[in-house]
Amino acid sequence: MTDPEIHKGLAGVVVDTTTISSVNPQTNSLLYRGYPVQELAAHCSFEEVAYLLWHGELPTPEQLVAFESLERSLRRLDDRTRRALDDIPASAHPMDALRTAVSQLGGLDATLQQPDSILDPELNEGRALYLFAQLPAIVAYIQRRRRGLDPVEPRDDLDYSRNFLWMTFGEVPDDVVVDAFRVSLVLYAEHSFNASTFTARVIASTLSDVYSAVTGAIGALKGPLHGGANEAVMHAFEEIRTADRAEEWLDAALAEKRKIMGFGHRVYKNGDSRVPTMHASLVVLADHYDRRDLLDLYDALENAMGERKNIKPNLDYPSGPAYNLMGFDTETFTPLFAAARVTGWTAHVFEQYAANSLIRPLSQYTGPAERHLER
Ligand SMILES: CC(=O)SCCNC(=O)CCNC(=O)[C@H](O)C(C)(C)COP(=O)(O)OP(=O)(O)OC[C@H]1O[C@@H](n2cnc3c(N)ncnc32)[C@H](O)[C@@H]1OP(=O)(O)O
Ligand SMILES: O=C([O-])CC(=O)C(=O)O
Repeated sequence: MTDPEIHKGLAGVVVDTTTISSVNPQTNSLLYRGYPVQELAAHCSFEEVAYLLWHGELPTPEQLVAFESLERSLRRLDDRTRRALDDIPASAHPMDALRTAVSQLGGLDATLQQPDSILDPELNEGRALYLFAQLPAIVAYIQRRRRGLDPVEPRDDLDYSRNFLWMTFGEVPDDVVVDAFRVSLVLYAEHSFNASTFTARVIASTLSDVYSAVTGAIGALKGPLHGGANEAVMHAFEEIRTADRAEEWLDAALAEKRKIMGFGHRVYKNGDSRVPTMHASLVVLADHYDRRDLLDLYDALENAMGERKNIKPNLDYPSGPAYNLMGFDTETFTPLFAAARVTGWTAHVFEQYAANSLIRPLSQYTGPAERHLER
């Protein structure tokens, strides 16, 4: 018998079709429902992008007004969610707190108690919108609690991005900051069958519910080989400190066989299509906050990594320092990614439900040959 071909990490394996996004490393493009992500980042609100991912088309002006007003009505945290978050030590990682809160939202959704409601498309659209509206409030609550600050109530006169920043910082920053934040959310929203989205699809494929799928996806996103890298980039910058130390730091890290966070990608091997757009926002922020030193460090590490390994940055590389300049705690960077990606995760859960096949691959057994108990 010939050994089966093993696709470790499922690298290069096409497991299903999707109509949600297309990642093309040859043309270095990323399309959401056919639209280049750069165009969406330049012209669309995050609410429009969420609508597009869920519905396949951008909203009409009337549809957008209705969608925005529904989202604004769902922003307030339930006291039970606050209590669940308060029960977790403030020193716990924000991704752990976020995962717990989302799991609890599932338990609080009484409609899930009817087993035939789990796959109901209309109810699921409402659940996805609820998660979309709640995640900013949860993330803001976590960051403020870490800082010993009282929560800030949402404002329904503000769009999604402004309200997110308002709830986190208690003020709405300048438009250039809001815009950089919005751009990051649009760029993070969706990326085909990445590890966290695939996790969500695996969970959905068992016909489990949308909250379970999102809870699992948050767990997958936390790891530093995936979403946890935006936080890890900032930790590396803190270790390096100044641009002139970047080469020495990198050589030592590579000698220790460390992975350099924010570099490399499973699909893009010649650069991540989103990096130029996020880098442009980072430059605007660095000018705004007069932090040229951070850009110098960014460039120095990127150049050194290019020279030593010819490995290019991924989206987490510019996003990490951008979130730092906006004032977020480093540990909340990955929860920001989750708040954006919940749009893509839920779009994929719906696609999985609509044409489901249980996801269950095979493995080749390499353990001991059959043996028997000696008793
Ligand atoms: C938004 C996102 O989630 S994007 C991904 C965010 N993650 C990171 O930034 C973490 C750092 N990057 C990595 O660990 C990897 O590039 C991954 C996991 C993202 C992709 O990995 P894979 O496609 O599996 O490639 P793989 O890890 O096999 O790398 C191929 C080679 O490049 C090297 N390499 C790839 N990325 C890096 C890196 N960031 N630092 C150092 N070496 C790297 C590997 O060591 C390997 O070298 P080898 O062939 O000598 O063993
Ligand atoms: O696609 C991937 O493997 C990682 C990811 O989520 C992204 O790059 O946004």
